[in-house]
Formats: sequence, C-alpha cells, structure tokens
Amino acid sequence: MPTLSHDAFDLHSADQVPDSYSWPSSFLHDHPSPHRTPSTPSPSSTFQPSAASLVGAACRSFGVFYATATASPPTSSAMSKLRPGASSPSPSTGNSSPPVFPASSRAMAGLLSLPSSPNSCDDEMTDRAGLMKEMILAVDALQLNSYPPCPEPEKAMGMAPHTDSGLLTVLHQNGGTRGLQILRGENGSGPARWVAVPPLAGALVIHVGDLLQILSNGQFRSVRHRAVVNAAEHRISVAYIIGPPGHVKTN
Ligand SMILES: O=C(O)CCC(=O)C(=O)O
Ligand SMILES: [Fe+2]
Repeated sequence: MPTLSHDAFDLHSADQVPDSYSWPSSFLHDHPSPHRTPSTPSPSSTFQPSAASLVGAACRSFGVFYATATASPPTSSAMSKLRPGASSPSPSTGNSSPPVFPASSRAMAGLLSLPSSPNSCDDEMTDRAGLMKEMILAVDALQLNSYPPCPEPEKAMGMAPHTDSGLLTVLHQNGGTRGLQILRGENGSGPARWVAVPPLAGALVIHVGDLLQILSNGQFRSVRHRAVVNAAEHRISVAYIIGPPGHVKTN
C-alpha cells in the first residue's frame, strides 16, 4: 500500500512560497484581493423570452455564463453590485463579468441546438446537435479543487491558465471567495486582461469546453481561465465536466 511522503510540502504551515512553486510575475498581474461577494441574484419580474439566444451570444462573446436556479435572471441592480461595470445580463465585449441566465431547459436546449445562420447547413447542424446530446448522456466527471490560503499569493497560482477539454463544465464556487478569472481579449477584441468571475450566490458558472468550440465551428469560445489564490481564505470549487466517452474521436 502506498504511503504518504513526510517530505511533502505542507501547505498549511508554510509562511512563504518556495522558489520551485513561484510563478513568473508576468503570469500573475491583475491579482485580486480576496473578498466575499455580497450580492444574491434577485429574480426579475420580467421573463427573458430570448434566453436561448442570449446564452448563445454569451457563449460566443465570453465562453462562459452564470446559470441561476431562479425563474429569471437577476435584476441589473443585483448585477451592478457584483462588480463595477457589470450592470446588464446582456453579453458585452467590455471588462464586465459574464452574464447571468436562468438555467431553464429552453436556454440549455438553445445552446445544444447550436447557433444557426442563413449560411449554415441545417442537416449538419442537426447531426451535430444530436451527437452532442448523445455525448452529454454518455460521460461526466466530478473534479474537486481545493486552494488553501497561500502566504504569498502574488507569487503562486492555484490553477494554471487552461481551457476545459470537454463539452461543458458546470462549476460551483463554494462560499464567497473569489479566485476564478477568465482571459478577455485573447481573440484580438481588445487588450488581453484577466477578468474575475466571482461567486454569485445561487448561481453556477457554465464554461464552454474545447469540444463545444470545435462542434460549433469556433462560434462558441472555449475561454482560457485560471484560479488564483489568496492569503486569507481556503477556497473550494467543484467542476462537473460533461464530455464524450474516451473512444469518441473528434475531427
Ligand atoms: O477553481 C476554479 O474556479 C477553476 C476550476 C477549473 O477551471 C477546472 O476545474 O477546470
Ligand atoms: Fe477549468
């Protein structure tokens, strides 16, 4: 039976980050200070009839959006409390946080039907939507991520920048501690910058994965993201990864 090494680095008692764990400062710009997210999405009285198209637009612009269990998106005043500039659930190209949508079956069905355009080949799109539904029924995995407080967060990285390889990732950020950031502007839409995706009470974060980017002919973005650490709070996130079985080949 394998035994744990007593030489392993003890994250809980360390008072500094060893050089071997340090990241170059160029990776760590824009480091947020930890703070708890005060806002709770409050239901809006107006139903968004075009939730599916808004979700599609969010997947094209951000590659990520919030899904709430409420019947409708939060009001713009709840969004504006999230962070300055995040005043609307509509996708935008600015620095704002990803938009928030109700996780209605209509919105998710819209996402899985893929965006349509006058030039798109209906048969092919229908085939692809069918394939994705098959895949979604096929495989999923749960990944637990634990980020203990770090004595020198400006030197360390919780999870390195990456894109998710599956179709969709559904992320739960435990508690109110920030850490998740997405890279905006990577596709030339502006200067590249890391934008916080803070936990929003009652909402899950949905990421487009590499496979959905491929299956949508690049219309949906598998956005690069990372998790930063902080000195004060232990952060936990749970990623529910939806993807195809190992034998599926994508081309
Ligand atoms: O902890 C986070 O917020 C990010 C987790 C993540 O990106 C992942 O599990 O793929
Ligand atoms: Fe990820």
